[in-house]
Amino acid sequence: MDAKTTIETGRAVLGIEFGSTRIKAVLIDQENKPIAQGNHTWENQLVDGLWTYSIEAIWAGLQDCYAALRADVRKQYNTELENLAAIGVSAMMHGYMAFNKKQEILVPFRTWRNTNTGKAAEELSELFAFNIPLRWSISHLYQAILNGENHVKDIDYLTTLAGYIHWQLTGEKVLGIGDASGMIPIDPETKNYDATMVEKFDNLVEPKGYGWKLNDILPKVLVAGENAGTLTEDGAKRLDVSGHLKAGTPVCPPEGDAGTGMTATNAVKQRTGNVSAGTSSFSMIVLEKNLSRPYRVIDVVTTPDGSAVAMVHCNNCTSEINDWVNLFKQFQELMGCKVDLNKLYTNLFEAALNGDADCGGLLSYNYVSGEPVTDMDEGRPLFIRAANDKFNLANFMRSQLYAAIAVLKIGNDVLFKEEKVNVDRITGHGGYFKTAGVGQRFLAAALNSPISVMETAGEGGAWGIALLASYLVNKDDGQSLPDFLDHHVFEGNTGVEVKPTAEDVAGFNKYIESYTKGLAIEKAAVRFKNAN
Ligand SMILES: Nc1ncnc2c1ncn2[C@@H]1O[C@H](COP(=O)(O)OP(=O)(O)O)[C@@H](O)[C@H]1O
Ligand SMILES: O=C(CO)[C@@H](O)[C@@H](O)COP(=O)(O)O
Repeated sequence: MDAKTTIETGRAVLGIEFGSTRIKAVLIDQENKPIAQGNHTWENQLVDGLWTYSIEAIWAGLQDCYAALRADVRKQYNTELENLAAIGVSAMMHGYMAFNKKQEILVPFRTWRNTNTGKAAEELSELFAFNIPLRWSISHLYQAILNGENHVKDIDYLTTLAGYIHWQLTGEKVLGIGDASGMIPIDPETKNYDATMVEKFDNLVEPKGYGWKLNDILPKVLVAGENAGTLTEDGAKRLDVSGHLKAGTPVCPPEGDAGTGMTATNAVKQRTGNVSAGTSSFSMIVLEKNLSRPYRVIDVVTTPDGSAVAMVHCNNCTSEINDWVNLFKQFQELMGCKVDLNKLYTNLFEAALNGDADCGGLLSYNYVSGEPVTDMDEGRPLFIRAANDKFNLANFMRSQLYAAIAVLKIGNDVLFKEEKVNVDRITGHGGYFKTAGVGQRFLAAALNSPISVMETAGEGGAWGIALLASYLVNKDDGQSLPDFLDHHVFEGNTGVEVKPTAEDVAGFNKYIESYTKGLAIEKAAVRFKNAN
């Protein structure tokens, strides 16, 4: 069946992902191949010291992204998008979206990027004997309690960004298990929030006398393929302001971008892994057995079907590269050149390939915000060199690209060297891999492991949630998610693999040695340079 007929007979499936810098929508056909897309660019704001996106920006962004998808459908197929087979919503995970009974947000959305929750995360990690990262929803909630914030008593519902959008589109207060595992830990047996930890938390805050218990305010946990409600009339109008989209479409459990990344790289089975590298970077390896102990640098989350995953998460990845690219753009404008931003990114990324394997001694820290893995509460982006280092564009770009994945390497060394985790295949996706053969080669050097990249590398997440929506309606009876992905989606396609070279590995290790020593310089920068 051609794409136009697929759309006109209501068989297309829609996936929407709220990334940190872009909201992406992708329409797929019955073979799970993308047939149309739309996107919207946005940015987080630092308001009163906390990273946020406003409710207005969330809806304006979603509607603009959907409108761009609709325009693409009209342009490519000269038809209107009215009926869909399934929809899925995914978003950046964690953070804090707390609502009162009137469905009003109580404080601005606190995103995953905030590092103000150190005390809460530390106390909860000890209480639960489980690593609770700063960005998880439970850390945000407990920090608000520790701060004595007045709004806490009024919380009626606490969810993530994906959970919020899903709720507004369907009326259902539910969450996919992967996204839920970034709110509070999941018990792999019950596939629900860990009951012992929930009870410990309720006991901890009992003296405060709030009128709620944790289970009353959290979304219901669902695994991939479970019924999560349908698009309401009101939801359809909020998504498609032109009014063409019809209500009634099943919407799959909303997921986090970790789960959609795993899905889009066929990495939901044990011994498979993937690395997402965009605004933030995070590696995710599906575990064969539990870790021997909790580690502060390893977060345990789940796949969309509930298997345990070890994640190393770094707050900072490409934002600092973007700032430098913007500087080069300004230089081009100054010289009267016409700027093609895509070409500028591609050429600068490719220039890095001509640099020395150790970046000629140059050193960069991309800490736009704090970085928990290396113990930085705040960050100051830095570029450091000695007079005799090999200072040229190739080494400069290479040092920026190494810096973007340096913390990821430090965290993964713990996972592979101390826990001796086994993995057969690691697939990269996200903007860092957009320029073919560059980010991929550097990550292979950093992890000293072959890295695969698929064609969909730049748009993986939106496609991943579209696949989860497709699984909801197109799976065979009783078919598992890994089986559906193997047989209906990937059919043996594992992308293009790049192996690390000995020279690159040695160069990256030398860079990391100097990076680790230089963390004292970064600490001093935080101490002596005001952040405003
Ligand atoms: N040719 C390119 N054009 C635009 N961005 C690029 C390009 N190549 C790499 N990038 C990087 O991709 C990043 C966005 O990656 P993405 O995975 O979409 O991020 P997120 O999901 O966090 O919004 C940008 O910040 C930029 O640094
Ligand atoms: O925190 C997580 C995953 O644990 C992400 O949702 C968060 O880093 C945002 O990811 P992006 O940088 O937008 O891809």
